[in-house]
Amino acid sequence: MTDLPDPDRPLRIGTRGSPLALAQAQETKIRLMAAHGLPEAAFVIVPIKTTGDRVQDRSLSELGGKGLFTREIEDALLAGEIDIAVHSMKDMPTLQPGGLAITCYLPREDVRDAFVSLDARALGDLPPGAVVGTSSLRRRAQLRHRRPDLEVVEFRGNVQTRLRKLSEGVAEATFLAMAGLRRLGLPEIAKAPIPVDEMLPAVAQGAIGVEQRLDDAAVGALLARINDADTCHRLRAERALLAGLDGSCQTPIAGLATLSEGKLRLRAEILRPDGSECVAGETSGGIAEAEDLGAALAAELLGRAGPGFLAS
Ligand SMILES: NCc1[nH]cc(CCC(=O)O)c1CC(=O)O
Repeated sequence: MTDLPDPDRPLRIGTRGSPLALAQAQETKIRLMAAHGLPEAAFVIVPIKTTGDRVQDRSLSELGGKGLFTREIEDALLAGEIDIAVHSMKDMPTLQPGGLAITCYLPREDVRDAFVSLDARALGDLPPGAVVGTSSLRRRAQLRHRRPDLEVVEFRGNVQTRLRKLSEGVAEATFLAMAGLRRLGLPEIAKAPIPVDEMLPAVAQGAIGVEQRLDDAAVGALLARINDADTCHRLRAERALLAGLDGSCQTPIAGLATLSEGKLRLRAEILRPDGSECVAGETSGGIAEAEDLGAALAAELLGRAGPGFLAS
């Protein structure tokens, strides 16, 4: 285990304890094993309960948005109780606590949202007035914008809980990230992946990031070998967009960067929470300008939306 920062003990990988989070930690472990020729025993996965996991009876936006699924894990990282932390980048605030940084991204999964229903095959199949469940401000606003006739109800919980709610008739359809379904080995639960032109995904959807202590050079070297550069460039643009707009998770924001032949294309939209208005735009440029693209598109959208748009 000579590649390990401390050859005398396994590398501790912190993660949430949900089935998806554990699958993501497992994927990180397998990539590190392959890149460094290390055995399974060189790693130990440490599940950590976060506020977002503990509190199930209130909406996420009510609880305070971003950071809910990461704070306790970052505390453990700062305290030296774990060596790295694996996160769904969609749930990460744009700024990390002092001393910590995300230095590694795994190759991005499917970025699309999935339409999930027991009967309907696609969003267009839902009759007027149908009830759909989601806890995401973005999906709620996008739905209200495109299908103002639908009724949206609050829907939380893991994949199994949501499927049970569908079978109990709480709602006729719900939405989940394709990435999560694929990583859980359950892609068939999606009736149809929704094209990104119909429902632009959340910033960083489908991306896994690995966080470390900035002063831990040995861990930095270990992670560098599995970093996916394309995902990193796309996330730089998307996270700069989010930072420019308001990373608080209290506002309906969608954004997606794609990368082709060295050129980034960044699309984004902001919506009024009631879906009455949507301001969308896009920009493109080289990977060296990733952060500038995000910041510029954020400023353009805010300018076109006018003061108070996101707050209303
Ligand atoms: N906000 C919860 C969350 N954070 C990341 C994912 C899915 C996996 C991903 O986007 O990487 C999900 C669930 C969902 O939106 O269905």
